[in-house]
Amino acid sequence: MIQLQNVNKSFKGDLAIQNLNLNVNKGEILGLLGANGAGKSTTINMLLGFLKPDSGKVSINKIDTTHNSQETRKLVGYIPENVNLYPYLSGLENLDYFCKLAGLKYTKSQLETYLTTCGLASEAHNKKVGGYSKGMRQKVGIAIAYAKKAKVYLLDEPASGLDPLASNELSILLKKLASEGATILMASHDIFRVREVCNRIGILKNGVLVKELHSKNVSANELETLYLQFMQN
Ligand SMILES: Nc1ncnc2c1ncn2[C@@H]1O[C@H](COP(=O)(O)OP(=O)(O)OP(=O)(O)O)[C@@H](O)[C@H]1O
Repeated sequence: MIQLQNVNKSFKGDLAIQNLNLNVNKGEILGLLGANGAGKSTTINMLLGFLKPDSGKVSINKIDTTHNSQETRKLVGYIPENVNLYPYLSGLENLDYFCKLAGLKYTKSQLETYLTTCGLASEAHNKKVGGYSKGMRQKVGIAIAYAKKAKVYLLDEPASGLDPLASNELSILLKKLASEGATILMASHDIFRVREVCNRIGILKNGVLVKELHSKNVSANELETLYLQFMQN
């Protein structure tokens, strides 16, 4: 579903991504680990069609994101670290607004079901988003993607700044989406959360994918040791 083939990207002559090959299949969650500046956001921005690769191919559902970004964006739900919502509108009103922008009209009860499915407690549905926690805003962000029937979820540092309970709820939600057939790529610094939620893990260093592994084949301690080794060498 997500495919990067021999992708290179540089900024003013500095290579940010080097010969990156990556696949994420339907129902899979891939975690991209890497230090600051490793190229995680650049990868996501190419998948969103906001950045064009210098060479190679980036595609979603076999559609090139460089030349058909409007088409591929319809398949994608993008959840940035801080989900931007209208603070003076409630969670329900935000969801309604973003769905309408996408040409989707749902009944109040359908909207409530989307929010509840994405873990937002019903008492919060009609409260203004300005008073929401980061985790609650994230749930609304995911509900927007879910209501838009996103096939692919791209998450940039989703667990950063969440308390353990909110982070655990996020893991459960992502696993549920994947079990329903969503394809998920999440960029993160959180080794333990990535191992817990993702099927596969890729380690990026200076734009190079230095390691790819299956979570089930590595313990949390082994992953940490491996990650630190790569970062130090
Ligand atoms: N718009 C840009 N203009 C110039 N350089 C950029 C731009 N975007 C990214 N870079 C550079 O590309 C490299 C990869 O950055 P990127 O933001 O993808 O890393 P990251 O892994 O997401 O880091 P972080 O964990 O800090 O978010 C870095 O060297 C960064 O300075």
